[in-house]
Amino acid sequence: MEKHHEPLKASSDVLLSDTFTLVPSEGLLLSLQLTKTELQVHSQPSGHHAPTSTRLFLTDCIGCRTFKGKDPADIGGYFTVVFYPLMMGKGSTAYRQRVSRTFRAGTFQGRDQNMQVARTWVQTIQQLADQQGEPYFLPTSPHFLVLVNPHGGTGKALELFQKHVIPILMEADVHFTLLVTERPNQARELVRDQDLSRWDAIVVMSGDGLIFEVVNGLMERPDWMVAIKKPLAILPGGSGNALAASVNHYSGQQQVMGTKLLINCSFVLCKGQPQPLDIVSLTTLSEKRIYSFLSLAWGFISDVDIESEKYRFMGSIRFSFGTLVRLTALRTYRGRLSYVKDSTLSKTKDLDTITNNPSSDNKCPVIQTDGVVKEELEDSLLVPLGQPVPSHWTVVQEDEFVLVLALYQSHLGADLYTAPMVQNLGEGNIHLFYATSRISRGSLLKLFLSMEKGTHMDTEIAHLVHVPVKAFRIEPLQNTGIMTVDGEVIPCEPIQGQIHRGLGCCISAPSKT
Ligand SMILES: Nc1ncnc2c1ncn2[C@@H]1O[C@H](COP(=O)(O)OP(=O)(O)OP(=O)(O)O)[C@@H](O)[C@H]1O
Repeated sequence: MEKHHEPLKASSDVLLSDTFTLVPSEGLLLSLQLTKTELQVHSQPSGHHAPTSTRLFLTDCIGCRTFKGKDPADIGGYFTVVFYPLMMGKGSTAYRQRVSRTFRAGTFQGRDQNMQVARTWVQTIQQLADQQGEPYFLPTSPHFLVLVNPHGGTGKALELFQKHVIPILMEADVHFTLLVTERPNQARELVRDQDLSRWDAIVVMSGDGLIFEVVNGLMERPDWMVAIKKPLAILPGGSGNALAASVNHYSGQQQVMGTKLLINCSFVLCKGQPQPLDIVSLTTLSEKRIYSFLSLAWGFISDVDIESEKYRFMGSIRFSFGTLVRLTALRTYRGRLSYVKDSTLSKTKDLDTITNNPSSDNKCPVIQTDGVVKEELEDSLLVPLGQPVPSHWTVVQEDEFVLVLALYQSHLGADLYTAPMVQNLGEGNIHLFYATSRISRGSLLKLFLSMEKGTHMDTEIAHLVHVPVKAFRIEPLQNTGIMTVDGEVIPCEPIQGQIHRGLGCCISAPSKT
């Protein structure tokens, strides 16, 4: 929203123009002008007040509606328009804040005519607001399945959903079915077993753990190839909220936390579009298949994530606190790390064909125990974990690692801007970070302090390596340490993974690249 004193737009740009009164007000007269991109509100001079002009951009508009006055004698036609523009808050950070304006049309003597004026404005604004950006793939009044983990974060997810999200969904004319999870794996079983065609998108309000359940539940379905394309959406309701922070970032919004992040993400849910989401297919030595949308961590980062669970009451600060605690007693882990980089070709197929074309031939038939043939996602860059990695892979020999992190989105937490090079959900890269025991405590502290703003990538940190890869393998040489996938603990054993570019789908702002 901008206030200015510029001259009115050229009349050829103006689609609708009329005079209204502002509600509630003492009959303040306004001249409204609607162009393809904005609603201009011009107040007329009154008393000592000079005329002002306000511009409300339709890209920020999530809904509008008409209504009649409560008094039957009131001949006015009313309409309300709701915007969520990015506005400066304290500390010079911009975040989305609600701006609602109600106008009364009263030029005609009859209520029907004034209501007709209000309806014309609402229909035109709605149409123009919907048209902003790319064509939208969801219906006009979509129906979402909303999964809320009441124990997520500090245990306030349901309360926050009711207080902040429901009003936005109602203003945007979004319908939803709410399911409050009662136990772990309930969401996973639901999306695995239910008919998903009833919902246009699956919205998860929790941390990253619940969306991990949903991704894996979708991939367990016999029709996973179709199911994994169901648009997902994330609302921050946990303590980590890495995917929510990444979506917020890709949508051109500044890094914020708490309710501000929730409102930003609720806006993206209503105005964003389904975008391709990278999925990394992981296989463990025990042949367990895990699908990951965010990260695999071993060593320092997963230690902090899991060991700081006991400080959960602190909210997201628990990670910073846990980092300081772990720095005082640094651990190292013996293991071997192998990877294949961007430019390397697979033995059998051109790498770009595999990773850049999600619909390419990346599925293979697997006969299940019941004899049914089910096609599984094929990891064409990987050989079985029992065999050595292909000769063209790079191997970091059995070193003492302090941390290994494979990250595919920009954020590892709401204030951990760990991979600033990532610009959207579906770039097709695994960003592999590792540090060996040669890294000093001072360097590690510097790394975590500068990660909030993403400046750790600006200067070289000795013994911290970053390499974008398409596939990797981690072989712990002792069964020690914590390993996490998307923040969830898995047994610490040899594991390998390959990225599948844009296999999934998540609501975000359209990609910039
Ligand atoms: N009603 C429930 N009761 C207990 N656990 C649940 C319930 N619903 C979901 N879970 C489980 O809680 C775990 C943690 O959820 P999630 O990661 O979404 O929240 P969080 O831990 O607060 O967030 P973050 O991962 O960002 O710290 C998940 O593994 C999920 O399976």
